[in-house]
Amino acid sequence: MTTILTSEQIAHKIRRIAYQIYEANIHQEKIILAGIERNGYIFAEKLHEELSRICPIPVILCSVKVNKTNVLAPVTTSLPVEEYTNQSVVLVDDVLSSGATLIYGVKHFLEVPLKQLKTAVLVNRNHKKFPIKADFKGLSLSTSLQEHIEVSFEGEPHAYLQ
Ligand SMILES: O=P(O)(O)OC[C@H]1O[C@H](OP(=O)(O)OP(=O)(O)O)[C@H](O)[C@@H]1O
Repeated sequence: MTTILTSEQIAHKIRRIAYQIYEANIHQEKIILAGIERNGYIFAEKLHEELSRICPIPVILCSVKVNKTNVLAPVTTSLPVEEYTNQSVVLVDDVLSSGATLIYGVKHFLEVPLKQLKTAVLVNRNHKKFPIKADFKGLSLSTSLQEHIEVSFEGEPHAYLQ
């Protein structure tokens, strides 16, 4: 098991991504921060905390459920659709690997008109099978397919490769 991000590095990435999100939304009235369950939502909570400190624009947290074993199953969100229609949305996950989870999450949000849709991930891998990229990323990493990346936000947050 190799640590790829320490808790201090994760805190730094969160701060940087929060500033990038703020900058990309500077003219928006509201930001919807939609985190994919489970770890993507925890990451979104941490971005929300940081954004609340630096950004005067209201930031609304939303949790998103994508069925990762059956991406065609309906995606659900904690916010009713009217709350994010015509808004600026940032879809957040912890790891981007094949891209399946993120692209099906994006697909869900594209079913209504939006002002803007951006994506953010903490760790970006190099095994994409879908045409999706993250607009904001903490760490980009070349890994072999056999390697697995895990992010843990419990206790001292860290990301590791095994
Ligand atoms: O780009 P993809 O290939 O779709 O992979 C990315 C997804 O994989 C991980 O979830 P995991 O499958 O480990 O499930 P988890 O929600 O139990 O962490 C991670 O949290 C992402 O959501």
